[in-house]
Amino acid sequence: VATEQRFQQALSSPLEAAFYTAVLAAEPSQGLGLSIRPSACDLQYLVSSPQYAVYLGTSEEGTGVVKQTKYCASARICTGSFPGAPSPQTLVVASTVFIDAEVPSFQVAIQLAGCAQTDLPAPSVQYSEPGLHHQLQDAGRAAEAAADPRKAAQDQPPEAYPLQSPGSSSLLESSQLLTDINVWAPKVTLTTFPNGMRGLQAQEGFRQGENVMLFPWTRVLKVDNHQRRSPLPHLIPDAVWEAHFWQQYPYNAAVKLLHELSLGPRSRMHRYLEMLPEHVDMPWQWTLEELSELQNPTITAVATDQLNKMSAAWHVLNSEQVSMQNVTWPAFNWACSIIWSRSFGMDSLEGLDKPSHRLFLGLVTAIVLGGALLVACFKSSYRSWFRLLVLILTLILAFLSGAIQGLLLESGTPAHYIGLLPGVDLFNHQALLPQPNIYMSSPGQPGQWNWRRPLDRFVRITAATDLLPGQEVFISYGQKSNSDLLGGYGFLVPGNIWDTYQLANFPKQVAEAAASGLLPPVIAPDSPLVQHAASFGVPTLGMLGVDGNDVGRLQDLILPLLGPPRALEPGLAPPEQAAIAAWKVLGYACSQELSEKPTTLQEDEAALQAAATDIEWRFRSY
Ligand SMILES: C[S@@+](CC[C@H](N)C(=O)[O-])C[C@H]1O[C@@H](n2cnc3c(N)ncnc32)[C@H](O)[C@@H]1O
Repeated sequence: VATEQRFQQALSSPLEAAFYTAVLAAEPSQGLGLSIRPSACDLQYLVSSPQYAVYLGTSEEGTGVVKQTKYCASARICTGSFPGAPSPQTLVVASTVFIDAEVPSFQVAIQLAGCAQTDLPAPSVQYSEPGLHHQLQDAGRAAEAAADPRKAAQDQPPEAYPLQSPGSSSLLESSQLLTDINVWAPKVTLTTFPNGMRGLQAQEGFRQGENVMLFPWTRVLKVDNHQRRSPLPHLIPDAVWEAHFWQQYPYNAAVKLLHELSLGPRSRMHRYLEMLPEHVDMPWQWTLEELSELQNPTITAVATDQLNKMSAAWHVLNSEQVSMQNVTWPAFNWACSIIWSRSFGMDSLEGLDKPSHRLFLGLVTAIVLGGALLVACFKSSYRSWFRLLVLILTLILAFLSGAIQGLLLESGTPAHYIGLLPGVDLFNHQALLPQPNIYMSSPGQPGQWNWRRPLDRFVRITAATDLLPGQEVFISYGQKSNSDLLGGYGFLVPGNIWDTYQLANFPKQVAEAAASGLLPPVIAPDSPLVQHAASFGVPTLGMLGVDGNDVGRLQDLILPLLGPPRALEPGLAPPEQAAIAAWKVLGYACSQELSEKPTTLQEDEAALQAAATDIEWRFRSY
């Protein structure tokens, strides 16, 4: 309300020229374009978006290039001016942050002052190009940093949340490290392999089923997704945690990591924190140009979304409600990329979930207690001090039994954690073989951890096959495509057997194929395949071929659409005809997808060769 009032006051001050107030419908992760076309004028602007920061920019007619940008932090009214422009330009407004789907709109009022032209047309609101939005954000941030020296100073690693942990550069590998961080793994060491990648190496052979590593789960740095209350209430109040961080991966765990880092040598994880990589090459840190070189809209969309959400979380961390000072943008970036690239999701059952376990423990407690009491009361031949001792012991046991009962009451409460498992996060990902050479805590699936408190004290990593001395020991991060690996961990694996590509434009491609008469002749040209394609979902192609379910579904779709019997190839049953047609439709979609790419594979490879030294650092991986 306060912001609203200030805003109204500002707007009611005498103005020389027209001003416009627009209530803009905000789409999650979208930029907004305000089509006002002032020519040769100064723009003054006032922006009120109580929750969200916005950037304003001008884009020159026709070029789509953002020229001037100004940043306006959330909950503030900003003023400034854009220099006069020789030609008409579009004013672009972009929200810098992810706008929650629950927020239908936010207010942006723009006052145009000093314009030569007073009868400016009413603004029409349209969504700007996502690319423009990205550009605007980049330029806005740069302008923001340049305009505000305090901001530039803030970008230096502050004392409270140091970016570079002491000693990290000298600690690339160490045979001692796993012992130092309290992980039991006597037969593996941290090594940098000839390909430049740091990982775990077997020093001795392993037999199938042998334990490779035992991780004491008390050493985990975790956040419980079921817990709405703040894990750091003195820094982040419960209400703020619940509204902005609860279940918000990776920001919730990133905050815990930054806090742990701020403890310095007092942290029980100090040695581990020292060896974390200083940089993880996550795509949301790339420029728009770099992203577009990938020619992969999925990655661009993921990177944009991640950046927007991170920006929103960072704004909250720097708001007055939070007492974690000096969380700079680089520090928060770093913490998020560490969580993204190294954390695990873990399911745990607190207490004992099986009734038989509970019954067994209950019986043991009853027998021990009952036996002790019997001895104390009926063996009158014992001396009184002995009887007293037995009674005290019985009371202690009763107390322990209460604790056990407490645990039993907790039984079966599921918890889902995300967290860092120091040491376990040193295993690299195996994506060239269908099976990793080790398993994580059985019976968990690769990438999935299940354990049961208090029965399992350790997370176990066991050899799935015999391992030879000298071999790198991998786990599997899951059956992830290169897009998923790049978006989620900042690396990809050439030859990844789980790699897939999504034909996101499938309906459009089928429609184009139909319009140009390219559909297989067995499908009638006027068949409703095009309409059906729109509801089909996104077909996936992969290193292992086309997703069998997609082909099956496409085949089922095509079967009733087949043309008259004479169009069918003789000797083939309709289901076979439908199967052939399904493959042909997919073939058309694939070739059209490729033809829409701005460069060929050969050109991409040539560009890669040419840039070899410039991008060499990207291949050095921690
Ligand atoms: C959980 S950590 C693994 C340990 C890491 N190599 C280290 O030394 O700290 C995940 C990071 O390791 C690297 N990585 C893991 N598996 C990889 C692979 N198969 N190829 C390339 N880099 C990989 C990536 O940088 C990824 O972000």
